[in-house]
Amino acid sequence: MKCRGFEIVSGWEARGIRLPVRKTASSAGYDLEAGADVLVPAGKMAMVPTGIKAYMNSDEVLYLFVRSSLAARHHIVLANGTGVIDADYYGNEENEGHIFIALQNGGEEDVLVRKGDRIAQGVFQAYLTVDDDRAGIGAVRQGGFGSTGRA
Ligand SMILES: O=c1ccn([C@H]2C[C@H](O)[C@@H](COP(=O)(O)OP(=O)(O)OP(=O)(O)O)O2)c(=O)[nH]1
Ligand SMILES: [Mg+2]
Repeated sequence: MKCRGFEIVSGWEARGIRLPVRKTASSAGYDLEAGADVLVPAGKMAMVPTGIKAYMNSDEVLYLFVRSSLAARHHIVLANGTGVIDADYYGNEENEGHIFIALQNGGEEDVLVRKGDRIAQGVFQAYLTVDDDRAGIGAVRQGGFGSTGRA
């Protein structure tokens, strides 16, 4: 039975995208690579496509964290602090569940992220819900990045 994993987004198969892997036996994070070259200008933010989507059980979430080495060397952090990849983002109508990594360059020099650079790590976790939670009834995720509205 399939529980959780990574797949390549449609249309990205021929681009040499590598599926995320853990680098040692007890590393928590699956390292995610940049799917394309992206310039992150000094003091600015850029969205880096990964060409990857993640499926998981509906009571699980994939958290994205920056790799500390990137932060230490290049003053790069995630613009959203921690990325939250919802289980129902996978297969959404808008972009199929394509994971983007929002990088913020806090340094004074532009940073060129190259395709294949390991820029973030994803950690799967189970999450809890409150009593009488009714979110399962009705709403279907259409996309990401504000798809459920502003307020
Ligand atoms: O770093 C990130 C953060 C989010 N996402 C995708 C997956 C996630 O499931 C979706 C929504 O993210 P989030 O819930 O953090 O943003 P939101 O502003 O609440 O958007 P929405 O209303 O779509 O939930 O966007 C990414 O690809 N990368
Ligand atoms: Mg959300």
